[in-house]
Amino acid sequence: MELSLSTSLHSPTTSSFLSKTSTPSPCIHRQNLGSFSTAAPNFPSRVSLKLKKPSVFRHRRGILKNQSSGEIANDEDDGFVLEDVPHLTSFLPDLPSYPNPLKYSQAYAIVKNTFVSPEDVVAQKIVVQKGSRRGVHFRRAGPREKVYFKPEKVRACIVTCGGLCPGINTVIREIVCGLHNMYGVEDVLGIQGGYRGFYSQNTIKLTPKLVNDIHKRGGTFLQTSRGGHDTKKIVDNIQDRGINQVYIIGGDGTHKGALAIYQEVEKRGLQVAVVGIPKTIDNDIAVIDKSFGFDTAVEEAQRAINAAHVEAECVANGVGIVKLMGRYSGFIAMFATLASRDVDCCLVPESPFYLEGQGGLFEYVEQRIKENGHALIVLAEGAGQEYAAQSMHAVNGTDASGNRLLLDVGLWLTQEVKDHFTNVRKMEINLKYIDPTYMIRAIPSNAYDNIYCTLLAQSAVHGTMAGYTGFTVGPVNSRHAYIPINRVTEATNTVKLTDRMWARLLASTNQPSFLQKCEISQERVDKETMEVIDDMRITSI
Ligand SMILES: Nc1ncnc2c1ncn2[C@@H]1O[C@H](COP(=O)(O)OP(=O)(O)O)[C@@H](O)[C@H]1O
Ligand SMILES: O=P(O)(O)OC[C@H]1O[C@](O)(COP(=O)(O)O)[C@@H](O)[C@@H]1O
Ligand SMILES: [Mg+2]
Repeated sequence: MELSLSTSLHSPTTSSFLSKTSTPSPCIHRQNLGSFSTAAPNFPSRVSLKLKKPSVFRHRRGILKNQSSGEIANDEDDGFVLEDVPHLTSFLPDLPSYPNPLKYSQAYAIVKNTFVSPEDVVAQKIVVQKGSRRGVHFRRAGPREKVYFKPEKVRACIVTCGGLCPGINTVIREIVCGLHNMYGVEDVLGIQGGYRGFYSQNTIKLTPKLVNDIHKRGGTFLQTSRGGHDTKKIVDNIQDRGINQVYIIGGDGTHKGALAIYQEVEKRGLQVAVVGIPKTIDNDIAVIDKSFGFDTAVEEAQRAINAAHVEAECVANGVGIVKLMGRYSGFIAMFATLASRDVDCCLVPESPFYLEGQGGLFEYVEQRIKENGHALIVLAEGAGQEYAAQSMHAVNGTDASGNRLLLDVGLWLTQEVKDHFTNVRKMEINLKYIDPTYMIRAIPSNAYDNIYCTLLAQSAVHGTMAGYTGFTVGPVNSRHAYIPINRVTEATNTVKLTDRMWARLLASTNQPSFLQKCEISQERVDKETMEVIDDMRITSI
């Protein structure tokens, strides 16, 4: 990835990140370059970056490339890159700041470091080699010494979009309570029914009392929806209602919408902080370690897998098939399989498979029945879609958000297995198909996810109060960070067949790798290799 960078420093602040300043460059094209500036403490008051990949905002210590001369000033070139998030002062430079009320909080009175140092960053890669470049970093999440909102002037709103996921209610609760308890913010509105709720429904006033118990319930207290994202109408409503902090809980689609809202807010020059809290049961959000609710879902999936195992074990030639969620990524199926140890075969969207012939699924299931008396298959809903489409009536539609509608591969596989053993192998099998897909996401979050959701909500609250905007929150190598939204919309997280985790799964189930016939497409290998190379480049620029 080629990267050119220009800096224009208004004030001579001392920055330990950018140790060398360059002459202000005239060629800064804000609107189409995705450039931004930040006035966060200890950073230059204005740093604009021009990138080949437009929407990544990076500060680099060491190499500063002057766009007009092409000259490279090389100083302390240790390859440090900060992928920063926007700050309200980048488009509202005169915004006043105030001392953080946490300073006077009894709860934080004896905390050693109440406030996160502006120089604290979180490394994207923690496995490094001696002498390797420092690589990409994100701002560390947490309370800042100064806030850019007076608590009594804050009017926040919360909206939940996309599919359900355990823990959404905990995030809602903790945003309301965090704003109230830590910052004394009392005006919090609930937008009902997803993005369209901004312009088609009434809001509800959210108080700590109202949300006190909601973390014990599944679903979302605010209701959700797909589709209905109309940036202009949403921002008109934000403006009309006098909202100045927008908390958006949702997945990749929701974050694309959040980015559009942030960009429109900036265009209009509004003092409105926009933050996303990543939600998806599929765990397919890039950069962050894991999405909330995933742990709960994997745990709940055990109940379905155990039931299928018991059913299969207790009859002659028992076969169990369990379908789990996972549209484009098979993390739930993979982790549920690894946790269970009873599963004989796990099928995920990332790994093609085939049924007939040597090395195929039928042969393996028959072998397991003969060896063990039964066989258990777990499959992600997105697995084998193209394969199933060959014999099923294809659904060529999308949902209201534009997500592709899937064929029911669970039903398809059940039928195929039955037909094969009954008609081809003339073998009697006892097959039970369990589809717990919605059951694993419509439950309250477990203890681990509850705590995780609390941290996410508090990180979001601290970030918006500190004036950051256009960002999302999440743990990167276990430390919570502020991540530019585009980082979670540009790529999705998928199971890497070339990673050791997938090898662990294959080793634990002993299933065929299906490599004989459906070799992993060259395209996939190329893509995964490119990702690795890209990572190495980022580390080495
Ligand atoms: N490219 C996009 N631009 C703006 N809004 C989007 C975009 N994609 C999806 N959305 C909106 O985000 C919301 C949730 O998206 P969806 O894909 O259903 O769920 P998720 O956020 O969980 O991926 C919907 O209201 C949808 O209209
Ligand atoms: O039936 P629905 O509500 O569209 O949800 C189904 C989809 O929602 C998910 O659980 C999660 O999707 P999102 O992350 O986009 O919300 C997928 O695994 C699944 O395909
Ligand atoms: Mg999605």
